[in-house]
Amino acid sequence: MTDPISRGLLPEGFRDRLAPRAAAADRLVRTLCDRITAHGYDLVQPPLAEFEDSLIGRLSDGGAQDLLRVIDPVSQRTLAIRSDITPQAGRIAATRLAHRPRPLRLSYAGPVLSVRPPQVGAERERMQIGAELIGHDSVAAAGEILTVALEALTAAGCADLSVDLTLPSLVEELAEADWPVDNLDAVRAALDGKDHASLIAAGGAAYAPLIEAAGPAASAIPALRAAGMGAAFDRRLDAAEALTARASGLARVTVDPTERRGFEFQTWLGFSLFAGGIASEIGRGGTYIVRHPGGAEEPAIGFSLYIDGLVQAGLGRRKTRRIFLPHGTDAGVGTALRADGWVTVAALSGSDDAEANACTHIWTGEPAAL
Ligand SMILES: N[C@@H](Cc1c[nH]c[nH+]1)C(=O)O
Repeated sequence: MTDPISRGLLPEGFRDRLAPRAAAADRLVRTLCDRITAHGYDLVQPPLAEFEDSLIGRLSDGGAQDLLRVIDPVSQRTLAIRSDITPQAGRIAATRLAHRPRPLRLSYAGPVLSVRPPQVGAERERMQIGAELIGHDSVAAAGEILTVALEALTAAGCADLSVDLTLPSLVEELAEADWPVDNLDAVRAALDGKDHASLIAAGGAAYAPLIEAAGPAASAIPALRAAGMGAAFDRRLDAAEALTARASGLARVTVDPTERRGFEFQTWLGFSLFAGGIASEIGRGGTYIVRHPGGAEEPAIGFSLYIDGLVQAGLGRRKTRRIFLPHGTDAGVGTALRADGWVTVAALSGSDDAEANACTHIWTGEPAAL
């Protein structure tokens, strides 16, 4: 029996992407990037690995556990492979581009790697494409970010888009203001589990409408308003309403004000993106804080998209016309065909054939379909 290495086995959560999916993935990345940069988001390319401390300082605790680390023989220090490009964009904004006027619009595309798969069955290496708007986290900024994400996904072929809005810091804000609770952790845990009985037991009955009202924005927002939870809460609902209006025509919107799983570093707003025919989440985003070296803090908002679900759903594929050029065909023929959008495969010898090269056509003095 051959050993796993000679059989070419890969570690769990890693894979090769072959034709035609590799080409589809490449096309999707280009389409998404083009749409994002067309809105003024300049592309940046941070490195795959950084000093561990530098990455950890910008991630939530949960994010830090997710980093794959290696010892660098050159610097003799621990490096970590990025699990998210957003903190790297934040670092760039707070250091090398700190002098640039705000808002600063940055975009990126590259692989990220996490120790544990982010969702059951997901790969550990994923391609992340995103945009970050640094300097603002207003409703206007959120509206722009949401629109850019939805437009890019539509251009990539996604249909039936939906957005789940959440308010990650809402419960803390309410508890600090008008709705104090004795045991905030217990209330948070009950809300995370959408567990009504535990919520009451934890003394958080006032928070029950946050679970009960979750659902499509058109019904959830009026139901949450009717709960009368104060001016600060109503301002958040105004924001959710404005974002729902902004997204209308591009996506369906649902509101789940207490959902915070996966939104460990986001502040007042978080959102998840879904598309018809793709079971898993295809992107997420929200508002957050960028920390500057001197201790200053700057608001920001952004989104990240993950293309694996799109590739699996068959998006990004293009039918290619692939023509076989028999041995001895003049080189100029191939040049002219490629200029005309054909993919050409030139025979290396007289024994090569069109079928083994998966060609759709053969050159017989003109393209002939096979
Ligand atoms: N990078 C975050 C989403 C995000 C982008 N900007 C703000 N939040 C994620 O992938 O979970």
